[in-house]
Amino acid sequence: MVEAVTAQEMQRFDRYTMEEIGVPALVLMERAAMATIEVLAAGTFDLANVLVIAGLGNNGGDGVAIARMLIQKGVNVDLLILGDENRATANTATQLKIARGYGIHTQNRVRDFRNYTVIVDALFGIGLSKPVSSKLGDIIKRVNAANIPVVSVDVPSGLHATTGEILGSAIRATATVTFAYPKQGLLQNEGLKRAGNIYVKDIGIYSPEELAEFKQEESEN
Ligand SMILES: NC(=O)C1=CN([C@@H]2O[C@H](COP(=O)(O)OP(=O)(O)OC[C@H]3O[C@@H](n4cnc5c(N)ncnc54)[C@H](O)[C@@H]3O)[C@@H](O)[C@H]2O)[C@H](O)CC1
Ligand SMILES: [K+]
Repeated sequence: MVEAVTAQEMQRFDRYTMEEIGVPALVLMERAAMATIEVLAAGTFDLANVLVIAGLGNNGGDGVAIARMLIQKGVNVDLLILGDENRATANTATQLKIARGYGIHTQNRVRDFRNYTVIVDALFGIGLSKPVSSKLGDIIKRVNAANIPVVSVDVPSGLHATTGEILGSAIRATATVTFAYPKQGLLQNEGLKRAGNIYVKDIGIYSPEELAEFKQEESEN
């Protein structure tokens, strides 16, 4: 099993991949979305009626890309955006622009989460740093109470990606699709009970150590 990383380590690897190697963040988002869809479409989940819950950070951007790609595959998807879009990160704003450019509609509320066959949780990822607001906490509680299978993107929302502690309220996931490396928060404390089945997906982000090994092997070829 690959070494689990902290949120800070993951953010450092993300930055190195984007700034030193030159992979644009949007490309990483597209790869994250495709990796999540691989798990969603592998047969365990019923995709008859999908809800994607997207926040305003880059985790939400992953969710918007997932919704767009599923819709373009003919899947029935509702895309719920939580929060004031003016506060969205640049990448998530771009994902929303792209989705709308393809004619995809978004919504800001859901009457009953039990109407769906699977819920994709892209509210918060490794950037969650403070307790979620009571409004978002209530929505997380309603999602958990609906007892619908939930696939969390990178980290179950509300869970601290390093400590595995609950920051106010946290999603109980059926499965978590986490990128590059397992996050320490998925393997300890509440993370153990809330991450569900963990799928670690390669999206082209590697630690400096792994990169050094790869370069070493390349130089020997
Ligand atoms: N960075 C990359 O190269 C990639 C990131 N991916 C995905 O992005 C998330 C990490 O995104 P980030 O923007 O850092 O934050 P999050 O989306 O995890 O959410 C936090 C977000 O919300 C703000 N925030 C923090 N605490 C709260 C709170 N309690 N209430 C409201 N808002 C809060 C914070 O400022 C952030 O903006 C990572 O998990 C991946 O899913 C790509 O997938 C891959 C490349
Ligand atoms: K999430």
